[in-house]
Amino acid sequence: MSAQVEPLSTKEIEDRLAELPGWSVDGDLLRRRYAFDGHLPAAVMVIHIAQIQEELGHHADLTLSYNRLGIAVNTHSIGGRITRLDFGLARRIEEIAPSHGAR
Ligand SMILES: C[C@H](O)[C@H](O)[C@H]1CNC2=NC(N)=NC(=O)C2=N1
Repeated sequence: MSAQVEPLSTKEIEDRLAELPGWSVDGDLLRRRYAFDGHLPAAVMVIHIAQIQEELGHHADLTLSYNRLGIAVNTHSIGGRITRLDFGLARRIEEIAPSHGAR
């Protein structure tokens, strides 16, 4: 069992958001929406994110539309608060986004 992760403070969240343009906090969710040139690149990015999520053991809610992808994540194990695990996943998603033509 890993140690329980702590919710981030408002200040900690603001500092981390400043380094992640395009991401925002909506209640207790860390969110971003991406747009693509078509459906297939968006669907391929879903699979790539799924691989990262399995590697990290941390999973966002992914909403695939035609050429849009919505991402919403928090940490279920502490009752749905934003933690470093959520920002860790967000940073990994940002790293791969350009290679999928996400904007
Ligand atoms: C055992 C496994 O790592 C846990 O159930 C993970 C899986 N993915 C998860 N994803 C998210 N978003 N929050 C969690 O608390 C969480 N817990």
